[in-house]
Amino acid sequence: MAFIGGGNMASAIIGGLIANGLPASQITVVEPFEAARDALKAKFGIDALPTASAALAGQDLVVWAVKPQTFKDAAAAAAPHTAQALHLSVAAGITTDSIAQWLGTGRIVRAMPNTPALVGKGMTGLFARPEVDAEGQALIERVIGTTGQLVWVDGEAKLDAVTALSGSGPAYVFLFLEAMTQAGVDMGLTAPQAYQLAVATFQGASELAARSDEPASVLRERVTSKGGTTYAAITHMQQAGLPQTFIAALRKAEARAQELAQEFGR
Ligand SMILES: NC(=O)c1ccc[n+]([C@@H]2O[C@H](COP(=O)([O-])OP(=O)(O)OC[C@H]3O[C@@H](n4cnc5c(N)ncnc54)[C@H](O)[C@@H]3O)[C@@H](O)[C@H]2O)c1
Ligand code: PRO
Repeated sequence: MAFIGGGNMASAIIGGLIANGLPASQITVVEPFEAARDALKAKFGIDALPTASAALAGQDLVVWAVKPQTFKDAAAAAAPHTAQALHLSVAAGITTDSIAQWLGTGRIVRAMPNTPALVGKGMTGLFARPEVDAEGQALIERVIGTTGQLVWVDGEAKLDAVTALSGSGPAYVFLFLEAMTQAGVDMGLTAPQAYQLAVATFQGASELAARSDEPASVLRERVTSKGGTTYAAITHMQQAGLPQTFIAALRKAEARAQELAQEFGR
Protein backbone atom coordinates (compact mmCIF):
# COMPACT_ATOMS: atom_id res chain seq x y z
CA MET A 1 0.00 0.00 0.00
CA ALA A 2 1.01 3.61 -0.50
CA PHE A 3 0.54 6.88 1.37
CA ILE A 4 0.43 10.25 -0.34
CA GLY A 5 1.53 12.62 2.42
CA GLY A 6 3.57 11.38 5.36
CA GLY A 7 2.57 13.75 8.19
CA ASN A 8 0.60 13.27 11.41
CA MET A 9 -2.34 11.27 10.14
CA ALA A 10 -0.26 9.07 7.85
CA SER A 11 2.12 8.36 10.76
CA ALA A 12 -0.79 7.42 13.03
CA ILE A 13 -2.10 4.88 10.50
CA ILE A 14 1.36 3.58 9.56
CA GLY A 15 2.15 3.15 13.27
CA GLY A 16 -1.03 1.11 13.75
CA LEU A 17 -0.32 -1.08 10.73
CA ILE A 18 3.27 -1.80 11.76
CA ALA A 19 2.22 -2.52 15.36
CA ASN A 20 -0.23 -5.05 13.91
CA GLY A 21 2.44 -6.86 11.92
CA LEU A 22 2.56 -5.22 8.48
CA PRO A 23 6.23 -5.06 7.44
CA ALA A 24 7.42 -1.48 6.79
CA SER A 25 8.86 -2.76 3.50
CA GLN A 26 5.29 -3.10 2.16
CA ILE A 27 4.54 0.58 2.70
CA THR A 28 5.43 3.23 0.09
CA VAL A 29 5.15 6.89 1.10
CA VAL A 30 5.28 10.02 -1.07
CA GLU A 31 6.37 12.98 1.07
CA PRO A 32 7.97 16.10 -0.48
CA PHE A 33 9.37 17.57 2.75
CA GLU A 34 12.77 16.30 3.82
CA ALA A 35 12.16 16.73 7.55
CA ALA A 36 8.99 14.62 7.32
CA ARG A 37 10.85 11.96 5.29
CA ASP A 38 13.59 11.87 7.95
CA ALA A 39 10.94 11.41 10.65
CA LEU A 40 9.40 8.45 8.75
CA LYS A 41 12.86 6.89 8.42
CA ALA A 42 13.64 7.36 12.11
CA LYS A 43 10.24 6.14 13.38
CA PHE A 44 9.43 3.32 10.97
CA GLY A 45 12.54 2.71 8.84
CA ILE A 46 10.60 3.81 5.75
CA ASP A 47 12.47 5.51 2.87
CA ALA A 48 9.79 7.89 1.61
CA LEU A 49 9.87 9.13 -1.98
CA PRO A 50 10.04 12.88 -2.58
CA THR A 51 7.68 12.75 -5.56
CA ALA A 52 5.03 10.45 -7.03
CA SER A 53 6.52 7.98 -9.49
CA ALA A 54 5.98 4.62 -11.17
CA ALA A 55 6.75 3.07 -7.75
CA LEU A 56 3.06 3.69 -7.04
CA ALA A 57 1.90 1.41 -9.86
CA GLY A 58 0.63 -1.95 -8.64
CA GLN A 59 -0.38 -0.76 -5.16
CA ASP A 60 -3.66 -2.28 -3.90
CA LEU A 61 -4.49 0.67 -1.67
CA VAL A 62 -3.51 4.34 -1.80
CA VAL A 63 -4.11 6.42 1.34
CA TRP A 64 -4.44 10.16 0.78
CA ALA A 65 -3.14 11.96 3.89
CA VAL A 66 -2.44 15.43 2.50
CA LYS A 67 -4.03 18.73 3.54
CA PRO A 68 -7.25 19.62 1.70
CA GLN A 69 -5.43 22.58 0.14
CA THR A 70 -2.78 20.36 -1.51
CA PHE A 71 -4.96 17.38 -2.49
CA LYS A 72 -5.66 18.46 -6.08
CA ASP A 73 -1.98 19.04 -6.94
CA ALA A 74 -0.90 15.83 -5.22
CA ALA A 75 -3.61 13.95 -7.12
CA ALA A 76 -2.45 15.34 -10.46
CA ALA A 77 1.07 14.02 -9.81
CA ALA A 78 0.03 10.56 -8.58
CA ALA A 79 -3.06 9.82 -10.71
CA PRO A 80 -1.14 8.49 -13.75
CA HIS A 81 0.23 5.66 -11.53
CA THR A 82 -2.74 4.76 -9.31
CA ALA A 83 -5.78 4.04 -11.53
CA GLN A 84 -5.82 0.36 -10.47
CA ALA A 85 -5.90 1.02 -6.71
CA LEU A 86 -8.58 1.36 -4.08
CA HIS A 87 -8.31 4.87 -2.60
CA LEU A 88 -8.76 5.97 1.01
CA SER A 89 -8.85 9.71 1.74
CA VAL A 90 -8.57 11.21 5.22
CA ALA A 91 -8.66 14.83 3.98
CA ALA A 92 -11.26 16.97 5.74
CA GLY A 93 -14.03 18.29 3.53
CA ILE A 94 -12.86 17.05 0.11
CA THR A 95 -15.73 15.11 -1.49
CA THR A 96 -15.36 11.80 -3.27
CA ASP A 97 -16.88 13.42 -6.39
CA SER A 98 -13.86 15.76 -6.52
CA ILE A 99 -11.44 12.93 -5.81
CA ALA A 100 -13.05 10.70 -8.45
CA GLN A 101 -12.69 13.49 -10.99
CA TRP A 102 -9.03 14.09 -10.09
CA LEU A 103 -8.07 10.39 -10.01
CA GLY A 104 -10.26 9.00 -12.79
CA THR A 105 -11.71 6.24 -10.59
CA GLY A 106 -14.68 5.96 -8.25
CA ARG A 107 -13.16 3.25 -6.03
CA ILE A 108 -12.88 5.64 -3.10
CA VAL A 109 -13.54 5.45 0.64
CA ARG A 110 -13.52 8.72 2.56
CA ALA A 111 -12.51 8.65 6.21
CA MET A 112 -12.52 11.12 9.05
CA PRO A 113 -10.12 9.88 11.74
CA ASN A 114 -8.90 11.74 14.82
CA THR A 115 -5.52 12.19 16.49
CA PRO A 116 -5.99 9.61 19.31
CA ALA A 117 -5.27 7.21 16.42
CA LEU A 118 -1.65 8.01 17.37
CA VAL A 119 -2.13 5.91 20.52
CA GLY A 120 -4.48 3.29 19.05
CA LYS A 121 -7.57 5.01 20.52
CA GLY A 122 -8.80 6.71 17.37
CA MET A 123 -12.38 7.11 16.23
CA THR A 124 -12.92 7.11 12.46
CA GLY A 125 -16.05 7.73 10.40
CA LEU A 126 -16.07 6.06 6.97
CA PHE A 127 -18.08 6.49 3.77
CA ALA A 128 -17.75 4.21 0.75
CA ARG A 129 -18.86 5.09 -2.77
CA PRO A 130 -21.02 2.44 -4.48
CA GLU A 131 -18.03 1.46 -6.67
CA VAL A 132 -16.29 0.00 -3.58
CA ASP A 133 -17.19 -3.68 -3.11
CA ALA A 134 -17.41 -5.65 0.15
CA GLU A 135 -13.83 -6.86 -0.23
CA GLY A 136 -12.66 -3.25 -0.56
CA GLN A 137 -14.61 -2.24 2.54
CA ALA A 138 -13.13 -5.17 4.47
CA LEU A 139 -9.62 -4.06 3.49
CA ILE A 140 -10.34 -0.53 4.73
CA GLU A 141 -11.70 -1.93 8.01
CA ARG A 142 -8.50 -3.92 8.53
CA VAL A 143 -6.36 -0.82 7.94
CA ILE A 144 -8.39 1.65 10.01
CA GLY A 145 -9.11 -0.97 12.68
CA THR A 146 -5.42 -0.86 13.65
CA THR A 147 -5.90 2.75 14.83
CA GLY A 148 -9.01 2.27 17.01
CA GLN A 149 -12.78 2.21 16.49
CA LEU A 150 -14.68 2.88 13.26
CA VAL A 151 -18.22 3.60 12.12
CA TRP A 152 -19.61 3.56 8.55
CA VAL A 153 -22.04 6.34 7.58
CA ASP A 154 -24.58 5.88 4.78
CA GLY A 155 -24.35 9.35 3.27
CA GLU A 156 -21.25 11.36 2.49
CA ALA A 157 -22.67 14.58 4.01
CA LYS A 158 -22.70 12.83 7.40
CA LEU A 159 -18.89 12.86 7.35
CA ASP A 160 -19.13 16.62 7.98
CA ALA A 161 -20.96 15.78 11.21
CA VAL A 162 -18.29 13.20 12.09
CA THR A 163 -15.63 15.84 11.40
CA ALA A 164 -17.35 18.32 13.72
CA LEU A 165 -17.84 15.74 16.47
CA SER A 166 -14.95 13.27 16.65
CA GLY A 167 -12.54 14.69 14.05
CA SER A 168 -12.19 18.07 15.73
CA GLY A 169 -13.39 16.67 19.08
CA PRO A 170 -9.99 16.02 20.69
CA ALA A 171 -9.38 19.79 20.53
CA TYR A 172 -12.55 20.40 22.55
CA VAL A 173 -11.37 17.93 25.18
CA PHE A 174 -7.96 19.61 25.31
CA LEU A 175 -9.64 23.01 25.73
CA PHE A 176 -11.57 21.64 28.73
CA LEU A 177 -8.34 20.16 30.12
CA GLU A 178 -6.68 23.58 29.85
CA ALA A 179 -9.61 25.30 31.61
CA MET A 180 -9.87 22.67 34.36
CA THR A 181 -6.12 22.87 34.96
CA GLN A 182 -6.28 26.67 35.19
CA ALA A 183 -9.15 26.44 37.66
CA GLY A 184 -7.17 23.94 39.75
CA VAL A 185 -4.16 26.27 39.84
CA ASP A 186 -6.42 29.22 40.76
CA MET A 187 -7.68 27.13 43.70
CA GLY A 188 -4.15 26.45 44.95
CA LEU A 189 -3.13 23.13 43.34
CA THR A 190 0.16 22.83 41.46
CA ALA A 191 -0.16 22.79 37.65
CA PRO A 192 1.02 19.14 37.36
CA GLN A 193 -1.46 18.07 40.07
CA ALA A 194 -4.33 19.96 38.42
CA TYR A 195 -3.45 18.53 34.98
CA GLN A 196 -3.27 14.97 36.31
CA LEU A 197 -6.64 15.36 38.04
CA ALA A 198 -8.20 16.75 34.85
CA VAL A 199 -6.77 14.12 32.46
CA ALA A 200 -7.63 11.21 34.78
CA THR A 201 -11.16 12.57 35.19
CA PHE A 202 -11.73 12.61 31.41
CA GLN A 203 -10.19 9.15 31.08
CA GLY A 204 -12.23 7.70 33.95
CA ALA A 205 -15.54 9.32 33.01
CA SER A 206 -15.14 8.26 29.36
CA GLU A 207 -14.37 4.68 30.38
CA LEU A 208 -17.35 4.66 32.74
CA ALA A 209 -19.63 5.92 29.93
CA ALA A 210 -18.21 3.39 27.47
CA ARG A 211 -18.85 0.48 29.86
CA SER A 212 -22.27 1.66 31.08
CA ASP A 213 -25.68 0.85 29.58
CA GLU A 214 -27.04 4.09 31.00
CA PRO A 215 -27.11 7.40 29.14
CA ALA A 216 -24.69 10.20 29.99
CA SER A 217 -27.52 12.24 31.55
CA VAL A 218 -28.09 9.51 34.19
CA LEU A 219 -24.36 9.20 34.89
CA ARG A 220 -24.24 12.98 35.31
CA GLU A 221 -27.22 13.04 37.68
CA ARG A 222 -25.52 10.38 39.81
CA VAL A 223 -22.59 12.75 40.44
CA THR A 224 -24.90 15.68 41.10
CA SER A 225 -26.29 15.80 44.65
CA LYS A 226 -29.17 18.26 44.96
CA GLY A 227 -27.75 21.48 46.42
CA GLY A 228 -24.20 20.10 46.33
CA THR A 229 -20.95 21.15 44.64
CA THR A 230 -21.59 19.60 41.20
CA TYR A 231 -25.06 21.12 41.20
CA ALA A 232 -23.49 24.55 41.77
CA ALA A 233 -21.09 24.09 38.84
CA ILE A 234 -23.57 22.53 36.40
CA THR A 235 -26.23 25.15 37.19
CA HIS A 236 -23.72 27.89 36.44
CA MET A 237 -22.76 26.22 33.14
CA GLN A 238 -26.42 25.85 32.14
CA GLN A 239 -27.29 29.42 33.09
CA ALA A 240 -24.29 30.62 31.05
CA GLY A 241 -25.65 28.67 28.05
CA LEU A 242 -22.67 26.30 27.83
CA PRO A 243 -24.53 23.31 26.32
CA GLN A 244 -26.16 25.51 23.62
CA THR A 245 -22.83 27.24 22.90
CA PHE A 246 -21.15 23.86 22.58
CA ILE A 247 -23.80 22.56 20.19
CA ALA A 248 -23.59 25.75 18.12
CA ALA A 249 -19.79 25.41 18.00
CA LEU A 250 -20.07 21.94 16.48
CA ARG A 251 -22.42 23.31 13.83
CA LYS A 252 -19.71 25.91 13.01
CA ALA A 253 -17.23 23.08 12.48
CA GLU A 254 -19.75 21.24 10.26
CA ALA A 255 -20.30 24.41 8.21
CA ARG A 256 -16.54 24.87 7.85
CA ALA A 257 -16.19 21.31 6.54
CA GLN A 258 -18.84 22.14 3.93
CA GLU A 259 -16.98 25.34 3.01
CA LEU A 260 -13.67 23.48 2.64
CA ALA A 261 -15.28 21.25 0.01
CA GLN A 262 -16.36 24.36 -1.89
CA GLU A 263 -12.97 26.08 -1.54
CA PHE A 264 -10.62 23.21 -2.33
CA GLY A 265 -12.79 20.63 -4.07
CA ARG A 266 -13.01 22.29 -7.48
N1 LIG B 1 -4.82 16.25 12.36
C1 LIG B 1 -6.06 15.90 12.55
O1 LIG B 1 -6.66 15.97 13.65
C2 LIG B 1 -6.88 15.33 11.42
C3 LIG B 1 -8.02 14.57 11.72
C4 LIG B 1 -8.74 14.03 10.66
C5 LIG B 1 -8.35 14.28 9.36
N2 LIG B 1 -7.25 15.02 9.12
C6 LIG B 1 -6.89 15.25 7.73
O2 LIG B 1 -5.71 14.55 7.45
C7 LIG B 1 -5.00 15.22 6.41
C8 LIG B 1 -3.56 15.31 6.79
O3 LIG B 1 -3.47 16.03 8.01
P1 LIG B 1 -2.17 15.94 8.92
O4 LIG B 1 -2.55 16.47 10.24
O5 LIG B 1 -1.55 14.59 8.80
O6 LIG B 1 -1.26 17.03 8.16
P2 LIG B 1 0.32 17.06 8.03
O7 LIG B 1 0.66 18.45 7.58
O8 LIG B 1 0.97 16.52 9.26
O9 LIG B 1 0.62 16.05 6.84
C9 LIG B 1 0.43 16.34 5.49
C10 LIG B 1 1.71 15.97 4.75
O10 LIG B 1 1.49 16.08 3.35
C11 LIG B 1 2.71 16.47 2.79
N3 LIG B 1 2.51 16.98 1.44
C12 LIG B 1 2.34 18.27 1.03
N4 LIG B 1 2.20 18.32 -0.31
C13 LIG B 1 2.25 17.04 -0.77
C14 LIG B 1 2.19 16.44 -2.06
N5 LIG B 1 2.01 17.18 -3.17
N6 LIG B 1 2.31 15.11 -2.16
C15 LIG B 1 2.48 14.36 -1.05
N7 LIG B 1 2.57 14.86 0.20
C16 LIG B 1 2.45 16.19 0.34
C17 LIG B 1 3.25 17.49 3.76
O11 LIG B 1 4.65 17.67 3.60
C18 LIG B 1 2.89 16.88 5.08
O12 LIG B 1 3.94 16.12 5.65
C19 LIG B 1 -5.68 16.57 6.23
O13 LIG B 1 -6.40 16.57 5.01
C20 LIG B 1 -6.63 16.70 7.39
O14 LIG B 1 -7.81 17.34 7.02
C21 LIG B 1 -6.49 15.52 10.12
N1 PRO C 1 -8.45 18.56 12.13
C1 PRO C 1 -8.87 19.01 10.81
C2 PRO C 1 -9.33 20.45 10.85
O1 PRO C 1 -9.31 21.08 11.89
C3 PRO C 1 -9.99 18.08 10.46
C4 PRO C 1 -10.52 17.53 11.73
C5 PRO C 1 -9.44 17.72 12.75
O2 PRO C 1 -9.73 20.97 9.81
